[in-house]
Amino acid sequence: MSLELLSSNKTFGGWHKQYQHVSATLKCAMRFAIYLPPATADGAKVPVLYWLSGLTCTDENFMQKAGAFRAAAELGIAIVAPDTSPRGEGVADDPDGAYDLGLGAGFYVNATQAPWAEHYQMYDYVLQELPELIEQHFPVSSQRSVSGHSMGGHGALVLALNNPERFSSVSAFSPIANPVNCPWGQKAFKAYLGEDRDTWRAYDATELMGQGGSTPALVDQGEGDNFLTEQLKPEALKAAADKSGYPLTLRLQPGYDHSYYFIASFIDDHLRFHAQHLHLHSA
Ligand SMILES: N[C@@H](CCC(=O)N[C@@H](CS)C(=O)NCC(=O)O)C(=O)O
Repeated sequence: MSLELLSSNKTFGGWHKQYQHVSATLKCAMRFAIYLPPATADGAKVPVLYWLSGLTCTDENFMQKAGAFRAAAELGIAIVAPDTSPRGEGVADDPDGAYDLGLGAGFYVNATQAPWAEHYQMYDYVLQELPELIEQHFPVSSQRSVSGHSMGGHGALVLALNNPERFSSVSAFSPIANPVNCPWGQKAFKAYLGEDRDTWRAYDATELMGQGGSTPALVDQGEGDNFLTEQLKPEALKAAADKSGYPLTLRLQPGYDHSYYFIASFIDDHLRFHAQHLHLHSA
């Protein structure tokens, strides 16, 4: 698997780099960004936090707006940010160009329905192909954690809950916590997975958290978020965790909205949370 370097910038003693590669899973060229902390300059292998972004995003939003580099550099954590959908000529998009389906809105599922199934296999891409690529080409260990925002918060929770052996910890900002019961999730799952709602459940964090588990989870939700009531539903996630005894920490943050201003305010807490679990496991 070959990588093409697109950009490279030194920051906080480490390096932010963007790459392109041809994805066998998604059958198209994909871009991702990686932050390599200063510790990697000495050849040290560091753990990786995978960051999954929300609707309309690319690999760039988090890297440019979250302010995560200082803490990642200090803690010795690499961060990898993939794109949010397959892209390019021949990749299906919503016929009306809607922002919440198709390009920029892959929802981290493996689509089973035409015309999406050909390229929209973001679950397998993020779970398998991308970590394999990262672990083959960069000075990183196989210790992984996952975090994300909104649609990416949903993706992070679902990946970690379904694959506890692959992630030491999971966190999310404003996740779409119960997609089977909100308009964004229902629209996407119907298109990508079809009418049979039984197939949706493996991609619903509330459903999965209700089944129990032990991967430490931290969720931050702004109380001033416009999408809170209709789309995000953290209260459903909390109720499922309480029922199953799942170790979820849900923090409601007064006044914060859905934007990267919110994420930037608490990203250091998330990095420290992951560092604690990553380093415990790799010790
Ligand atoms: N465009 C949509 C919402 C899109 C949106 O809020 N996207 C979030 C993730 S769900 C985001 O991170 N946007 C890009 C950014 O803020 O950099 C709307 O206006 O209703």
